Amino acid sequence: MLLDFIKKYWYRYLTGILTLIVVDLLQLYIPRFIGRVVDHLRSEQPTMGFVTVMVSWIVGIALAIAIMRFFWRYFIIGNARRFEYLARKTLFDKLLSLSPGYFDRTRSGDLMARFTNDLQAVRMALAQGVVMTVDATFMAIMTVLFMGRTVSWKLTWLASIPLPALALVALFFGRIIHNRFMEVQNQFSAVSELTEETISGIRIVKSFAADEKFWEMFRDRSWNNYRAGISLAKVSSVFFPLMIFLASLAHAFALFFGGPMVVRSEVSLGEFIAFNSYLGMLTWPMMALGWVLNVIQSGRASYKRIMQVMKEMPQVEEPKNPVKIDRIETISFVDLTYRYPSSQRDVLKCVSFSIKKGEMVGIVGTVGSGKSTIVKLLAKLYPVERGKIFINDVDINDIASENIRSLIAFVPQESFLFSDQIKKNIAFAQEDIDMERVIECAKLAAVHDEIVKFPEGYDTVVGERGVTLSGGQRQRVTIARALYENKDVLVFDDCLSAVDPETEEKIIDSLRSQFKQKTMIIITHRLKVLRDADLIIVLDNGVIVEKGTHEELMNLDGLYARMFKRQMIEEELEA
Ligand SMILES: Nc1ncnc2c1ncn2[C@@H]1O[C@H](COP(=O)(O)OP(=O)(O)OP(=O)(O)O)[C@@H](O)[C@H]1O
Repeated sequence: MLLDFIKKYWYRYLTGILTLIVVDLLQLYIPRFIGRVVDHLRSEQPTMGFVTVMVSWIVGIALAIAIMRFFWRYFIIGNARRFEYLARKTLFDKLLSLSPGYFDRTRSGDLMARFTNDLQAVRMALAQGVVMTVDATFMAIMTVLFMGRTVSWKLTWLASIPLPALALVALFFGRIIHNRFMEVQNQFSAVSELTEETISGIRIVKSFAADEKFWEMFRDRSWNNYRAGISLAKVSSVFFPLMIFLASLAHAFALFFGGPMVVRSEVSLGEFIAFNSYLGMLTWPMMALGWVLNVIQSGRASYKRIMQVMKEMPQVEEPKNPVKIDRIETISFVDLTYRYPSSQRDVLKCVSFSIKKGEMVGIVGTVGSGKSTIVKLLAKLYPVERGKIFINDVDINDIASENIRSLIAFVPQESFLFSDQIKKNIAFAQEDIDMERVIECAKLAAVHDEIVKFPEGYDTVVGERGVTLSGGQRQRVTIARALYENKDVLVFDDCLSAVDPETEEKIIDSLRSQFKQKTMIIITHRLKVLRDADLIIVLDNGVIVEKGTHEELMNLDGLYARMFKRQMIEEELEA
């Protein structure tokens, strides 16, 4: 990714670096002109004319430096920002392309860190890292050359004696400061992670009366953050005075050896003043050394972490020559045995059944028996071997995921709403909102009456995770969202659990009568809803133990019949 970027935008870096070098060179002329002014003022007949010319040069150079600084910043820092922008886009694109399996095993906090801290570290390496490297190397060489050639080589070497120590101290402390800085960052992340989780889970924290425990966790993490900050401050407060001391030592050496040279007229006073300015310029690259190495190292480590995500391949491979389907006429599962990539056991065993267009199929069973897995595999959210799932007799591996998902409306168990208006949540991912259709879908999902009671109606903005809506309202809004696009197959994965049984029945019945042509796959724990289903699949521990219509299964008097009777008794007791 970085190489491609540099190949494409190398000329910007080159322009920036060349401008930076010119700025550095120009900077070196200022002490020289000041020195010449001093020498001229000490000459027999100083004239204002000469001083004016020199001052004009100094002002001219300062102006040129100011203008050129803008350009190197624009080209180098701007380029690094451009890389950050492009890399962030590419990374986001990559995340969208990855299968859910990747997100099952990756913490979202970790992914967020790659979007924030890691990208920032790479940008720093590409901006400040590049600037400092060029600046420090070029400045150090050129300053030494200027000091030696324009003043005195002897004085240059003598005054430079403390400089290697300066570089060594900078390297040594640079590493410690970097490590402590990283620790501060980590501790800060721990505090913000806990704060964020506490805020989003505040209802659970309160209902479990866990305030005290969370308060203690927060106090400990905050304390660690404070301790890390203090330990960084301690090392910084030793580092900077030490650097200033060593830099002053170089000036003391210059004075000690240079003073007598001025007295002996080996070096003029003006040259000596210029020499001291150069020395000041030289200490900066030495100090920058430790810092720049760390910036580049962190940038490299972060770049590797970003590339780990970039190299990740979607688990579900897309067919090279996909078969295009426009409608879903039949769906068949043939002897499907399935194990999640991250799991050690089969969650589905020899599952076979077929669905025809317009049928309503219910999937029921014990908890964790594999009901959701069946529909997730149908939506191609996880890879499945060939010859197991067919749509219109075409293996789903030969159909593009996008094609399948454009025909199947899938309502998952967790109802997630975006922090946006209700109407936008329903007409999700659509540019133009068809309000009539939004209302029609909300009516079908039996949530319209409640939406219009909100002060802003369909314009109501739902809070983060839809906190202003009840669980049941959220579920019904997600159903309305699934209906909006008018797809061939509706899959409801236990998505009405927070709605009362009557409303669930009402919704299913009205959908059934409204969309006779639509195929419906309903996973539910409330068996009453499925009394009119064309087929009910009963799963237990990944195996289809029974299948048939409600009457057939009741006559069988097996697991389904037992579950149904129990629910009827429970309902009567509640009534
Ligand atoms: N992404 C996953 N990786 C590994 N194992 C998984 C994954 N998702 C589900 N499982 C496991 O697969 C089994 C079946 O899960 P599934 O969600 O299909 O069951 P379910 O019948 O829908 O359950 P419930 O009624 O509780 O919703 C469970 O044991 C579950 O732990």
